[in-house]
Amino acid sequence: MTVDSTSFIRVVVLGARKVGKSAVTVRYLTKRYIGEYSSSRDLLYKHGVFVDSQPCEVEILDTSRFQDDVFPADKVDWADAFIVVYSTADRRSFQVATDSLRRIQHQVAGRQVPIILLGNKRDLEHVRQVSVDDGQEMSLQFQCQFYEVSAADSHVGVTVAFQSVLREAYSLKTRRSLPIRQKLGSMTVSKMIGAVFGKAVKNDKKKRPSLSL
Ligand SMILES: Nc1nc2c(ncn2[C@@H]2O[C@H](COP(=O)(O)OP(=O)(O)OP(=O)(O)O)[C@@H](O)[C@H]2O)c(=O)[nH]1
Repeated sequence: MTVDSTSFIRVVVLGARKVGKSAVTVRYLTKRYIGEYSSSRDLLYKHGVFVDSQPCEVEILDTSRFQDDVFPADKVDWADAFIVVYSTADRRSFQVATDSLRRIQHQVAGRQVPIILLGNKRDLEHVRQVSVDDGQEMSLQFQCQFYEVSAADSHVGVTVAFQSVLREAYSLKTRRSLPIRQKLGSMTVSKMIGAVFGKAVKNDKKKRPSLSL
């Protein structure tokens, strides 16, 4: 598979300890669920995939043993996209995810990066500590996508979430690589839309795609 430079996509998977970062990553890559992972270090996976019919090389960094109070700041500049995982059965992991979203946005300082907030372990409904509304509200606040999944139950939701962040990252990279005239052209179109539908939309918090699978 031959790819150009816009088709390299780097994704960092991060979150509190034991939320299922490895489980969702391996689920996406192999479609399998493996209950226990013994790795105690970050793992980098390389993966060839088609995004919008274009061949892409994807690197996924599964940050392991991420200490709840240590944010992997050195990975932020490396990444084209982020998957911030929490467990729906662990309120504290949601707070860690919120803190991570804040830190990512602070560090990227205006650079547009796709982020997915991923609530894992939704199969543990009887011990749920974070509601769907909590997740959705947080994703609205940080203007990111939101999915609730169970790596244990199904590969479908996990796959949809990964594909979605890859598609957004690919689309952003493609737009950045366009000649300036084409970029200005697209701005003119959005200005026209703004003129037709009114300027009120400017400060609206748009609801991003979200899904429970
Ligand atoms: N019930 C349930 N358990 C899960 C799910 N995903 C992962 N687990 C379990 O949660 C535990 C932690 O999963 P890991 O994938 O190792 O979590 P991690 O975030 O990579 O862990 P560290 O890197 O050590 O922080 C394991 O016992 C998994 O079997 C899920 O969707 N449902």
